[in-house]
Amino acid sequence: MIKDNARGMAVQILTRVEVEGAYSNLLLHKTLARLKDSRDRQFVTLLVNGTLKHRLTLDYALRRHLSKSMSALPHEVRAILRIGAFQLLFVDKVPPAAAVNESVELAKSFTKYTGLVNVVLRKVMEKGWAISWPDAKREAVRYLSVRYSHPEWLVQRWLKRWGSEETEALCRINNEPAPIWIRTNTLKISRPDLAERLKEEGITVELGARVPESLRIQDFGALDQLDSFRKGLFTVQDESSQLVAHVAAPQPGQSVLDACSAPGGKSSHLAQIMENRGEILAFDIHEHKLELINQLAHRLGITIIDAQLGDARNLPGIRLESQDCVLADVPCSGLGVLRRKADMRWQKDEKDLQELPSLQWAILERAASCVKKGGTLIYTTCTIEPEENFELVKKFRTVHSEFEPVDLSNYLPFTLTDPRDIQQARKGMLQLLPHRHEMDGFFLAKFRRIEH
Ligand SMILES: C[S@@+](CC[C@H](N)C(=O)[O-])C[C@H]1O[C@@H](n2cnc3c(N)ncnc32)[C@H](O)[C@@H]1O
Repeated sequence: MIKDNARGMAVQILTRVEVEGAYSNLLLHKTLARLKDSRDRQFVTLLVNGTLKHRLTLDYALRRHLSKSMSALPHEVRAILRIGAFQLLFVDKVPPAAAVNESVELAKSFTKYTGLVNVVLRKVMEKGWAISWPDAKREAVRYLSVRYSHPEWLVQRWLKRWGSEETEALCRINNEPAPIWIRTNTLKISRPDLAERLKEEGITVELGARVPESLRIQDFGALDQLDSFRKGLFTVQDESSQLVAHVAAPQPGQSVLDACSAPGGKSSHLAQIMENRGEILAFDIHEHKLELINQLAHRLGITIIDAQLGDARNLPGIRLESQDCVLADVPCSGLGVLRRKADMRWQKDEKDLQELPSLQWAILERAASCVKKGGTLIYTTCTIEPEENFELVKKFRTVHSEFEPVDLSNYLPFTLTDPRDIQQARKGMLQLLPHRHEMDGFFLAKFRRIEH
């Protein structure tokens, strides 16, 4: 039996993820509920997410010192080695000797492998990053893939599009911890007042420079335990997502339709901008997610959101050309937010990029049909892949001459400086990239239905 301490729990989770294909976030959630000490909870989270994210790099480093393949080892031993190597290569606060000794302790349940774990991890400790890597120039794909733990197919795409320097910058930022942003609920409090409240609650706060409601927070525990959270003074939302409601810019009293709305982040921001006056029809295809929208609206004191079950490809009951503003925040590959989700990079493949655009197209077409003359249509994703973004929007423009692009520069709450962005924004589009814009990877497009 593996020990029931923080490291042992992480080994158990990683083993189940590998053997059963279990969801790491669900297992983590269950495990954390058993732990009283917040430091233990943080350590288990760090070990599980870090080991999942850096798996390819860890396996590459471990293989330099193993005489047999990783697949020849029991799953638990693999997990012990990976967690040990993760601490040695990526975690400064764990003394290296402790990382090795604790791993050997865990391996005592697998007597045959205790010696191997000891020898291999001591070598990782000794050599660290000074091992032979694939040549960065001649084998660029393989180098970036193993050095930054990204699947080769993804690296290959990005290299073709952006070249090695930018691809490396993107891979690097995908491995860094993501900043946590919150959005002020301006229906209840101003941003400076919220910042003061949060400071009183012991949180480090910094005002966002790009979005008028945004705040970056650090050094916090469970957010949902805070009085300011319970009172609905803010919600968690990345800055890039906070741009959407500003770009949509609905007026109080208007009719808005959010075609793919759960858990309600953008709907609730639209409601704030509309001063909680008008109507927002918030559709989602998953019934259980409607409750999340209702809970969020209730906490934030929003009364104009009507959450409805429905497929955005049909939007049952919605008349043609009936809405002032329609948002299609479509399901996507999520490749712009890899830094936020530890194992997402391993769950996606190129097939997703072939299949998703037809769903996104069907949603965009139906969403567009609901926009009234003079009304606006917004299309957004949290991905950085052209098939789901530029290409889809380009096709939309060729098929739908009744929509004109709207210059995003007039709506974004900050000034674009990169000439490439300014040019795209004029055509009604913007691709945000984590390594260029220091925001989550995100795509926005805005159109207006021509009046005549
Ligand atoms: C990107 S998320 C939306 C996030 C949301 N707009 C927010 O800001 O909180 C996409 C959502 O689309 C929903 N979805 C997926 N397929 C759908 C479909 N065919 N019709 C409607 N909703 C769909 C998913 O359940 C998911 O909640």
